[in-house]
Amino acid sequence: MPHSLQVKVLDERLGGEFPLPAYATTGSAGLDLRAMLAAPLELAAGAVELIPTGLAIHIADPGLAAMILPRSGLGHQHGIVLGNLVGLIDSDYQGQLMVSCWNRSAEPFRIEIGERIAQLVLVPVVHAELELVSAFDQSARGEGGFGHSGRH
Ligand SMILES: O=c1ccn([C@H]2C[C@H](O)[C@@H](COP(=O)(O)OP(=O)(O)OP(=O)(O)O)O2)c(=O)[nH]1
Ligand SMILES: [Mg+2]
Repeated sequence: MPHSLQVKVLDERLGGEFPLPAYATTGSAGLDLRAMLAAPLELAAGAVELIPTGLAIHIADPGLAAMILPRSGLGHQHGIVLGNLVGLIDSDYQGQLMVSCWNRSAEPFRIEIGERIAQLVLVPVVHAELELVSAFDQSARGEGGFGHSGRH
């Protein structure tokens, strides 16, 4: 069951020259975000740039957030990932969605105007109420972590 999401189009090329974000298939988890650039951008090897998407969303519900994630093809084949690894969009954020594009490859990459550069996923959020304690009930793992359970 889709959840309604308020969206403001900040770049008039979206919905005209370039389609508005849409789920590619009924099972798609993400909405692709486009690079709404004034001109194509040559991203040098190792460079990072903040790219406007031409869209703002207001999630409004504190029980939800959105995540900006890389597109697998761009990330794996061209090394185009996110400078912040994952973008987290707060439910009260109303500004333009921005994508930090990082070329982690050894080759320059040209981002075209309107190219789909990342994807937006709506996710549930549970707010914690901090309960201060001096000791935890014993668990099977205890304090063991960081490879404690072995490799195989
Ligand atoms: O890839 C991203 C990450 C964040 N944002 C926007 C939405 C988010 O709600 C806001 C703040 O992000 P975050 O809390 O991750 O950054 P911060 O460095 O903690 O900034 P702030 O002090 O504004 O919370 O920036 C984006 O547009 N794209
Ligand atoms: Mg923050």
